[in-house]
Amino acid sequence: MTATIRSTLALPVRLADGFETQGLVVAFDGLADGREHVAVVLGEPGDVPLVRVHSECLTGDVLGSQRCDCGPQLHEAVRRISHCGGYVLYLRQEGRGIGLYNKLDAYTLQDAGLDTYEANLALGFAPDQRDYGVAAQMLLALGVDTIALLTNNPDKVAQLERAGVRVESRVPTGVHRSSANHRYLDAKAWNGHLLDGEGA
Ligand SMILES: Nc1nc2c(ncn2[C@@H]2O[C@H](COP(=O)(O)OP(=O)(O)OP(=O)(O)O)[C@@H](O)[C@H]2O)c(=O)[nH]1
Ligand SMILES: [Zn+2]
Repeated sequence: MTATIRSTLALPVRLADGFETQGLVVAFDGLADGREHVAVVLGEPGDVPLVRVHSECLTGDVLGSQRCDCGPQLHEAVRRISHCGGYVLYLRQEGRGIGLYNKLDAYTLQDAGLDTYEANLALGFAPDQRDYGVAAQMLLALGVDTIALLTNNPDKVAQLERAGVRVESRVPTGVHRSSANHRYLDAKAWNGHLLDGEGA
Protein backbone atom coordinates (compact mmCIF):
# COMPACT_ATOMS: atom_id res chain seq x y z
CA MET A 1 0.00 0.00 0.00
CA THR A 2 1.43 3.36 -1.04
CA ALA A 3 0.89 6.48 1.04
CA THR A 4 1.07 10.00 -0.34
CA ILE A 5 1.72 13.40 1.21
CA ARG A 6 -1.56 15.11 2.01
CA SER A 7 -0.26 18.44 3.35
CA THR A 8 2.72 20.21 4.89
CA LEU A 9 2.84 22.98 7.47
CA ALA A 10 5.85 24.96 8.67
CA LEU A 11 5.81 25.11 12.47
CA PRO A 12 8.33 26.44 15.00
CA VAL A 13 9.20 23.72 17.53
CA ARG A 14 9.94 24.85 21.09
CA LEU A 15 11.05 22.55 23.88
CA ALA A 16 10.49 23.26 27.58
CA ASP A 17 14.22 23.91 28.09
CA GLY A 18 14.10 26.81 25.61
CA PHE A 19 15.54 24.96 22.60
CA GLU A 20 13.92 26.26 19.39
CA THR A 21 14.00 25.07 15.83
CA GLN A 22 11.93 25.16 12.68
CA GLY A 23 9.88 22.09 11.77
CA LEU A 24 7.78 21.05 8.82
CA VAL A 25 4.81 18.91 9.82
CA VAL A 26 3.75 16.44 7.12
CA ALA A 27 0.34 14.71 6.97
CA PHE A 28 -0.39 11.67 4.80
CA ASP A 29 -3.15 9.95 2.86
CA GLY A 30 -3.32 6.19 2.53
CA LEU A 31 -1.69 5.04 5.77
CA ALA A 32 -2.53 1.39 6.35
CA ASP A 33 -4.11 1.73 9.80
CA GLY A 34 -6.09 4.90 9.02
CA ARG A 35 -4.59 6.81 11.98
CA GLU A 36 -3.32 10.40 11.90
CA HIS A 37 0.42 9.82 12.14
CA VAL A 38 2.66 12.80 11.31
CA ALA A 39 6.24 13.31 10.26
CA VAL A 40 8.19 16.35 11.43
CA VAL A 41 11.05 17.34 9.14
CA LEU A 42 13.89 18.94 11.10
CA GLY A 43 17.06 20.57 9.77
CA GLU A 44 18.18 19.60 6.29
CA PRO A 45 17.92 15.83 5.78
CA GLY A 46 20.78 14.34 3.78
CA ASP A 47 20.97 11.07 1.83
CA VAL A 48 20.86 8.96 5.00
CA PRO A 49 18.78 11.03 7.42
CA LEU A 50 18.54 10.40 11.14
CA VAL A 51 15.01 9.20 11.97
CA ARG A 52 13.17 8.78 15.26
CA VAL A 53 10.09 6.55 15.15
CA HIS A 54 8.35 7.76 18.29
CA SER A 55 5.26 6.06 19.70
CA GLU A 56 2.78 8.45 21.27
CA CYS A 57 2.81 8.64 25.07
CA LEU A 58 0.45 11.28 26.41
CA THR A 59 1.54 10.74 29.99
CA GLY A 60 5.25 11.02 29.22
CA ASP A 61 5.38 13.31 26.17
CA VAL A 62 2.80 15.85 27.37
CA LEU A 63 2.29 15.44 31.11
CA GLY A 64 5.92 14.78 32.02
CA SER A 65 5.24 11.46 33.76
CA GLN A 66 8.42 9.76 34.91
CA ARG A 67 6.95 6.26 34.80
CA CYS A 68 8.64 6.01 31.39
CA ASP A 69 11.33 7.98 29.56
CA CYS A 70 9.34 8.93 26.44
CA GLY A 71 9.36 12.68 27.07
CA PRO A 72 13.15 13.03 27.43
CA GLN A 73 13.65 10.72 24.42
CA LEU A 74 11.35 12.86 22.26
CA HIS A 75 13.18 16.03 23.26
CA GLU A 76 16.55 14.36 22.67
CA ALA A 77 15.37 13.32 19.20
CA VAL A 78 14.20 16.82 18.26
CA ARG A 79 17.48 18.33 19.39
CA ARG A 80 19.75 15.76 17.74
CA ILE A 81 17.83 15.49 14.50
CA SER A 82 17.51 19.23 14.04
CA HIS A 83 21.31 19.42 14.12
CA CYS A 84 22.03 16.73 11.54
CA GLY A 85 18.79 16.81 9.52
CA GLY A 86 16.10 14.16 9.49
CA TYR A 87 12.64 13.18 10.64
CA VAL A 88 10.63 12.55 13.78
CA LEU A 89 7.76 10.22 12.93
CA TYR A 90 5.15 10.69 15.64
CA LEU A 91 3.09 7.51 15.60
CA ARG A 92 -0.32 7.40 17.26
CA GLN A 93 0.49 4.13 18.98
CA GLU A 94 -0.26 5.07 22.57
CA GLY A 95 0.59 2.38 25.11
CA ARG A 96 2.59 0.24 22.65
CA GLY A 97 -0.55 0.11 20.54
CA ILE A 98 -3.19 -0.72 23.19
CA GLY A 99 -4.46 2.87 23.55
CA LEU A 100 -4.46 5.36 26.38
CA TYR A 101 -7.29 4.00 28.52
CA ASN A 102 -5.87 0.49 28.43
CA LYS A 103 -2.42 1.86 29.29
CA LEU A 104 -3.91 3.54 32.35
CA ASP A 105 -5.44 0.18 33.32
CA ALA A 106 -2.02 -1.42 32.77
CA TYR A 107 -0.45 1.14 35.12
CA THR A 108 -2.96 0.15 37.80
CA LEU A 109 -1.95 -3.50 37.36
CA GLN A 110 1.70 -2.50 37.54
CA ASP A 111 1.06 -0.72 40.82
CA ALA A 112 -0.23 -4.10 42.04
CA GLY A 113 3.05 -5.80 41.07
CA LEU A 114 2.96 -6.79 37.38
CA ASP A 115 5.65 -5.52 35.01
CA THR A 116 4.74 -3.54 31.87
CA TYR A 117 4.58 -6.59 29.60
CA GLU A 118 2.78 -8.84 32.09
CA ALA A 119 0.14 -6.12 32.53
CA ASN A 120 -0.54 -6.09 28.76
CA LEU A 121 -0.98 -9.88 28.80
CA ALA A 122 -3.31 -9.70 31.81
CA LEU A 123 -5.49 -7.26 29.85
CA GLY A 124 -5.67 -9.66 26.89
CA PHE A 125 -3.16 -7.89 24.63
CA ALA A 126 0.15 -8.93 23.13
CA PRO A 127 3.16 -7.63 25.10
CA ASP A 128 3.76 -5.10 22.30
CA GLN A 129 1.07 -4.50 19.66
CA ARG A 130 2.95 -2.06 17.44
CA ASP A 131 3.24 -2.43 13.66
CA TYR A 132 5.77 -0.05 12.13
CA GLY A 133 4.59 -0.61 8.56
CA VAL A 134 3.03 2.85 8.63
CA ALA A 135 6.43 4.35 9.46
CA ALA A 136 7.85 2.72 6.34
CA GLN A 137 4.92 4.04 4.30
CA MET A 138 5.59 7.56 5.59
CA LEU A 139 9.31 7.41 4.84
CA LEU A 140 8.78 6.07 1.34
CA ALA A 141 6.17 8.80 0.68
CA LEU A 142 8.83 11.32 1.74
CA GLY A 143 11.23 9.77 -0.77
CA VAL A 144 13.40 8.19 1.94
CA ASP A 145 14.45 4.55 1.61
CA THR A 146 17.70 4.50 3.64
CA ILE A 147 17.98 5.82 7.18
CA ALA A 148 19.92 5.94 10.43
CA LEU A 149 17.43 5.02 13.15
CA LEU A 150 17.52 6.55 16.63
CA THR A 151 16.31 3.70 18.84
CA ASN A 152 17.21 0.99 21.34
CA ASN A 153 14.45 -1.28 20.03
CA PRO A 154 15.66 -3.96 17.55
CA ASP A 155 12.04 -4.71 16.56
CA LYS A 156 11.77 -1.25 14.97
CA VAL A 157 14.86 -1.98 12.86
CA ALA A 158 13.60 -5.43 11.81
CA GLN A 159 10.08 -4.29 10.96
CA LEU A 160 11.28 -1.29 8.91
CA GLU A 161 13.71 -3.49 6.97
CA ARG A 162 10.91 -5.98 6.23
CA ALA A 163 8.73 -3.10 5.01
CA GLY A 164 11.33 -1.91 2.49
CA VAL A 165 13.37 0.72 4.37
CA ARG A 166 17.11 0.10 4.67
CA VAL A 167 18.36 0.85 8.18
CA GLU A 168 22.01 1.63 7.51
CA SER A 169 22.72 2.09 11.20
CA ARG A 170 21.01 1.99 14.57
CA VAL A 171 21.92 5.05 16.65
CA PRO A 172 21.30 4.37 20.37
CA THR A 173 18.95 6.77 22.06
CA GLY A 174 19.44 7.91 25.64
CA VAL A 175 18.17 5.91 28.59
CA HIS A 176 16.75 8.38 31.07
CA ARG A 177 16.63 6.35 34.27
CA SER A 178 14.93 7.68 37.39
CA SER A 179 13.63 6.21 40.65
CA ALA A 180 10.16 6.16 39.08
CA ASN A 181 10.98 4.25 35.89
CA HIS A 182 13.66 1.68 36.76
CA ARG A 183 11.20 -1.28 36.73
CA TYR A 184 9.90 -0.17 33.35
CA LEU A 185 13.43 0.07 31.96
CA ASP A 186 14.48 -3.29 33.45
CA ALA A 187 11.42 -4.93 31.84
CA LYS A 188 12.39 -3.42 28.48
CA ALA A 189 15.89 -4.88 28.77
CA TRP A 190 14.45 -8.34 29.54
CA ASN A 191 12.25 -8.01 26.45
CA GLY A 192 15.02 -7.34 23.96
CA HIS A 193 15.64 -3.59 24.13
CA LEU A 194 19.32 -2.72 23.84
CA LEU A 195 20.02 -0.47 26.78
CA ASP A 196 23.78 -0.97 26.44
CA GLY A 197 24.33 2.74 25.83
CA GLU A 198 22.91 3.57 29.23
CA GLY A 199 25.16 5.85 31.19
CA ALA A 200 27.50 6.30 28.22
N1 LIG B 1 1.16 -0.86 27.39
C1 LIG B 1 2.08 -0.06 27.95
N2 LIG B 1 2.64 0.89 27.18
C2 LIG B 1 3.57 1.67 27.76
C3 LIG B 1 3.94 1.56 29.10
N3 LIG B 1 4.88 2.49 29.37
C4 LIG B 1 5.07 3.16 28.21
N4 LIG B 1 4.30 2.68 27.24
C5 LIG B 1 4.21 3.05 25.84
O1 LIG B 1 5.36 2.58 25.21
C6 LIG B 1 5.59 3.34 24.03
C7 LIG B 1 7.09 3.60 23.96
O2 LIG B 1 7.68 2.34 23.78
P1 LIG B 1 8.92 1.80 24.55
O3 LIG B 1 8.81 0.31 24.59
O4 LIG B 1 9.10 2.53 25.87
O5 LIG B 1 10.17 2.25 23.71
P2 LIG B 1 10.37 2.04 22.15
O6 LIG B 1 9.72 3.21 21.47
O7 LIG B 1 9.91 0.69 21.72
O8 LIG B 1 11.93 2.02 22.02
P3 LIG B 1 12.96 3.20 21.74
O9 LIG B 1 12.89 3.52 20.28
O10 LIG B 1 14.28 2.65 22.10
O11 LIG B 1 12.55 4.37 22.62
C8 LIG B 1 4.70 4.56 24.12
O12 LIG B 1 3.60 4.36 23.23
C9 LIG B 1 4.21 4.53 25.56
O13 LIG B 1 2.90 5.05 25.71
C10 LIG B 1 3.32 0.55 29.88
O14 LIG B 1 3.59 0.39 31.04
N5 LIG B 1 2.39 -0.22 29.26
ZN1 LIG C 1 5.94 6.89 27.87
